[in-house]
Amino acid sequence: MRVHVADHPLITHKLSVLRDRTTPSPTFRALTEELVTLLAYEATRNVRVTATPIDTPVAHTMGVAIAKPRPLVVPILRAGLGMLEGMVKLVPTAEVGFLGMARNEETLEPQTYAERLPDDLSGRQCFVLDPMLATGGTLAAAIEFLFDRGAEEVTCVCILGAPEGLAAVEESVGDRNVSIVLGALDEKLDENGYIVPGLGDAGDRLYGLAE
Ligand SMILES: O=P(O)(O)OC[C@H]1O[C@H](OP(=O)(O)OP(=O)(O)O)[C@H](O)[C@@H]1O
Ligand SMILES: O=c1cc[nH]c(=O)[nH]1
Ligand SMILES: [Mg+2]
Repeated sequence: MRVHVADHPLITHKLSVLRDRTTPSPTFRALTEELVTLLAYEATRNVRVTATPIDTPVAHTMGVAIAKPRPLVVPILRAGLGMLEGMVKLVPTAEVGFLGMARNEETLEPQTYAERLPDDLSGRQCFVLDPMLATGGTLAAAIEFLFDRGAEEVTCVCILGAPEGLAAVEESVGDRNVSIVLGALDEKLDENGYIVPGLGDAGDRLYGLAE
């Protein structure tokens, strides 16, 4: 499994505002979208393209176009939805599928409550969006789901990760073709499975259920 942790002052700056408990939902949503666009630049580095002829006003030349089958972007509801616009801005021709997953706050086990994905993902490059990689249970289950449907390659874009979760995902995916792009790798998980220092509950902060 390949892991890329962003190292850019603009990303760190935006993350600092996102972490701040006083940042209100509208700002949190806007920053999430901006951060995803910056992370998506790295996540799509190996997106498949095909050569295509083009005529500029001056000459005939060769360019590239996103290859078929089109990439599939999969936000994990609810918090991953806050990352969708930022991602499709960069890859507007991508197809979008949805996975609804919620972590049981007692057991920390993920439960899948919704799924709207193509039945056959053979040969597809998939991009999973979820802001938080905590215990890794949710992301590991989502990756498993996509490979079971035939996906060829899965790249996950997360805003924050914990070392424990990253190790769990790595063990779960084995030698399959998986990449993780993170805005930052935080210190640890607390006793409730929250990322430390983290940013709290991403879904609540995006959608206004925080205090
Ligand atoms: O790595 P894990 O320990 O599995 O935790 C991470 C998951 O928890 C959060 O979602 P949550 O279950 O809170 O659902 P929500 O997006 O509806 O808030 C987050 O968006 C991840 O999906
Ligand atoms: O820190 C965490 C862990 C799981 N889910 C969140 O939203 N935040
Ligand atoms: Mg949540």
